[in-house]
Amino acid sequence: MLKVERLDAFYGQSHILHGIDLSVDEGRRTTVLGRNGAGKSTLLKSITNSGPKVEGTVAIEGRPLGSRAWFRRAKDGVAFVPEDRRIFTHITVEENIELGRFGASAARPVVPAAQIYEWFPMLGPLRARLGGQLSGGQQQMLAVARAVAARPRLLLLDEPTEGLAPVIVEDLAKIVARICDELGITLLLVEQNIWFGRQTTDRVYVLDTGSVVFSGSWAEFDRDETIRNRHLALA
Ligand SMILES: Nc1ncnc2c1ncn2[C@@H]1O[C@H](COP(=O)(O)OP(=O)(O)OP(=O)(O)O)[C@@H](O)[C@H]1O
Repeated sequence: MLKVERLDAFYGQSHILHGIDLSVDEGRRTTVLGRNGAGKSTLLKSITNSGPKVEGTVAIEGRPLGSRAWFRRAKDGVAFVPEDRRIFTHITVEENIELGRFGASAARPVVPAAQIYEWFPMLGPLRARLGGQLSGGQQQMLAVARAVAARPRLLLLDEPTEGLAPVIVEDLAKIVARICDELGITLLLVEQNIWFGRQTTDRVYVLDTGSVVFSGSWAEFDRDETIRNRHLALA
């Protein structure tokens, strides 16, 4: 479904990603782990063409994505929740979700509002509230709700748990896993929260200073002490 080949990324003269090869099969879910500054966000920005200068190829179902702006990729069934969430602060929760429907098509009709509020029960009572009046956790829920409103085929999540209380992280893990199951979404998640990755995905990549140093199942990850000690600095 998603295939990244020999991807290099640059910010000006800084060479951030080095020859990344990564693939996620249709309907599968993958986490990319890495320490601060490893290049996780740069990877998602490279896939979505929303920042760095990129060399190499990013293809969905064999079709290279080319240089189209990331928000236009919604029409290709690609939804991206960046680290800063990009909630529109001066419109309501309901209107934020409505904007997410932009990427829908005949093949991928919008998800009815009632379904969104069933997945995200905490958003229902807030539907008339302005985006800027939500807590961080509520904003993250809204960002994911908006991203799935057009039934994406590929969902890219950049550190969705950052700054969230543990109870919200648990809720979000259940919700993300459920939506991916029900819609058959292919997920690429970038995280530092290993627990969240385990709950929502079945494969894992580890990035260190812009290179892939591991890829495999979570069971293989657990067996590989070098990866945990040297590349993630976990005890
Ligand atoms: N706009 C930019 N201009 C120049 N360098 C950048 C820019 N954005 C990120 N970098 C650098 O690229 C490297 C990778 O950053 P990136 O944000 O991709 O890491 P990350 O793994 O997502 O880290 P974090 O978990 O802290 O968000 C870092 O050295 C960072 O300083």
